[in-house]
Formats: sequence, C-alpha cells, structure tokens
Amino acid sequence: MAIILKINKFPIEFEEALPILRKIEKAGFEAYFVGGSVRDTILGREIHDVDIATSAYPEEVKQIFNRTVDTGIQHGTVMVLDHGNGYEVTTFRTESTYQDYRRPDEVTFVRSLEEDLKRRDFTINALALSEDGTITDLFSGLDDMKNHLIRAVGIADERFNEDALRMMRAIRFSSQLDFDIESETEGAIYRHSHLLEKIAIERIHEEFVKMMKGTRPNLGLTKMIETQLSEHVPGFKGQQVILKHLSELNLQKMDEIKIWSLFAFGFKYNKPSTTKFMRNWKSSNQLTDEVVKTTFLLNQVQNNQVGNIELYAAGKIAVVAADHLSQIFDLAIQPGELTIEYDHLQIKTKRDLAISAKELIADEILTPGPQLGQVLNRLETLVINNELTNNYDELLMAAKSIKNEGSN
Ligand SMILES: Nc1ccn([C@@H]2O[C@H](COP(=O)(O)OP(=O)(O)OP(=O)(O)O)[C@@H](O)[C@H]2O)c(=O)n1
Repeated sequence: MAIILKINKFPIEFEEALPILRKIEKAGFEAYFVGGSVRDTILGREIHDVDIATSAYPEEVKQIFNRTVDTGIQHGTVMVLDHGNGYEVTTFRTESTYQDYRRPDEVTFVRSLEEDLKRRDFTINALALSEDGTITDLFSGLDDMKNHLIRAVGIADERFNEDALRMMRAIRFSSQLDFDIESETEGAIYRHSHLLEKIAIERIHEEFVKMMKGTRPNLGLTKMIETQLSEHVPGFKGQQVILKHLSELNLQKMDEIKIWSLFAFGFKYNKPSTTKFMRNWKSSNQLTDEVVKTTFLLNQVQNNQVGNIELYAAGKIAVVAADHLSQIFDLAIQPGELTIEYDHLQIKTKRDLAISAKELIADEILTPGPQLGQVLNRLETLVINNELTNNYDELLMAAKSIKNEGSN
C-alpha cells in the first residue's frame, strides 16, 4: 500500500508561500500548510486558497511580518501580505469557530498541531504539510483518500454537533471527489440531520450548489435523501419521491440557474412559489429572476404553449437553460430548439426596435403621452411575431395606421 508521506514537488501556490512558513519557523514557531489545499494537492486537483496554521499567536504573527491585515483576529487569523499575495495564517486552536452563533471569545489558542488537527471535520481535511514536504497524518486521512472515503475526525457526532454544516460538507465532498461517506459518519449525519436547521441558509446554499456542480451530483442528492438532510432544507421537506426521481436524471454540467430550475420545475412550482422557494434559499434577485423565467418557460414547453412571445419574455439565459432542462426532463422538443428559435427573433429587447419614441415624436406621428407607449408596445408585438419587418419605414407606416385605428 503506497502511502505518500512526503511530497517531492510543491505546486506553484505552495512554492510561493514557502518563504512565509520559513519565516515563522525562523522566529521559533511551527507552521504548516493545512486544509483543502493539502487535500487537493495530494489528490492531484487544482488548489484554491493556501491556508497556513501555526503555533504562533496572532500578535506574534504580526510581529514577524511587516505587512499584515487583521482579517479574523478573534478567530486567530491574520492575513500576511507578500508580493501581491495574501495568506491566511491561523493560530492552532481547539474550538470550532464555524458556527455563526458562537462567540469568538470561545476560541482557545494552543501551541500543538495535534490539538488543531483533532477539531477539523474530516480525515482528508486534517492533514498538515510542512516546509520540507512531510505530511502529518494523525487520523489516517491518506488511507481514507486511497479508499475514497469521507470520514469524520474522531467521533462523528461531536464533529457535527460543533458545526452541523459539516454534514452538508460531507455530501459536497462526496460529490466533488466521488468518495463514499464512511458508514459511522453517514449514520451520524442521519441521526443529526435536524441540526441543519440551525445553520444559516447562505452557508447551506453554498455547499448545496458545490455539491450539485460536483462530479457526482446524483450521488450527492441520493445521499441527502438517504441521510434525511433533504428534510431540513427549504422546500425539500416531504418531497422524497420527486427528489428520488430527480436524482435519477442526468444532472451533469449544470449551472446555478439550471440547478434551481430543476427543483422548481420538479416540484411543479408556478411563478410565485418559485420566487418564494428562491427567497427561502436566500438567492440573489438576479438568480431568482432567471430561475422564475426558466421554470415558467419549461411549464410552457410542457403545455405546448411556446411561441415567439414566450421566448422573447424569457430572454436568452432562461431559453438556454430551459433547452438543456427540456432534454433532461425528456420534454417533447429537439435539443437546442428553443435557442435556435430565440436567435431567429427579429428583436431581443424593445431597444432593438428600428424606430424609437423620439423618432415617432420628431416625425410628428405621435406626441408624448400614453398613446405613444401603446403604439410602441403594439409594434414590439408585431415585430416579435414577424407580422412586421423591423425596418424604420415599415414601422413608421404601421405606427401611423395603429394611431388612426385608435382614433377611429
Ligand atoms: N465546517 C468546517 C469548515 C472547515 N473546516 C476545516 O478548515 C479547512 C478549510 O476550510 P474551507 O476553506 O472552508 O474548505 P476546504 O476544505 O478548504 O475546501 P474548499 O476549498 O473546497 O471549500 C478544512 O479543510 C477543514 O480542515 C472544518 O473543520 N469544519
């Protein structure tokens, strides 16, 4: 069994950060790379943020470096600025500080790496990498990596009690890495699933989307149902049958709009219920708007009600999303059909009309007032439906006759 105990070549992100580790060590403290970047390096995945853990207390870190920012000093985190990069350097600590309702003063700083690794969530996230490439693996994280397992550090119930979001993180990692959840850990998620309701929805949202964008979203969704976590997130309660059905669809390559529309359409939501669902997940207005449009368009596809007006109202983003989802839900349209039809529309917004309000006034066809708006709306509809060509002269003539119709 080949266990890597030493890394021979650091990825560039670590190379660049090595002087930071060395400087801390030179001052007489310990310092390691920790967390996701170590995990992802060993797995050969791209790394994001380089996190450093140290035995130096925050005030000591600040003395070692010239340029630091107190990004989270009460949690023990100081940002060290170096050649345009910022590194989070965090003092070893025992308490989990992840729950928003915890007061920062509950954090206990310690000098021991072991104490720090012990309070981390999963064995694969509890590895420390030192400056010479040695990996400290106190909880068989490397074995678990080899066996593709997400396993809580120590007693799973304790880890989830410290921070219930970790249950969603387990499922997210399972989907991202295509790992299974070790059975003790999975059992603890099942027993503690209700604790998820204590967690800020924004944090759950983030993990949920990462899970759905992972390599195995189907696995993630199935695990959410099996562990009952799905019973404790907005809109999913009591929907196991539908969720199970959704978990069997092809969920690859979905962006956020498609992800949320998948559920809204799956739950047979109309416009107001989709909006409510999105609000409950604390989604941005922009995302909510696109999801509402996509879901509505999918309903129209299902009911065979899609014409140019519907495509125009939905807009390109929703049209593309609905095209993809129509295939996933096996609705009776061809791949890309909506997008092709949308692209053929003569205008995509009112601004594309070949005549403007200003020009109608300048040509003395109309004067400012409600009738002007009505005529423009009418022209817009006629052009969308290809009953008129979007050309200045044709629109001018049409505007005249619409006006005359109105005054007769
Ligand atoms: N609820 C949490 C969140 C984080 N951690 C620890 O803090 C590290 C960094 O956390 P974070 O940056 O949130 O996640 P990563 O594991 O780095 O994963 P990713 O970058 O993919 O989000 C984790 O690896 C883990 O050791 C934890 O124990 N419990």
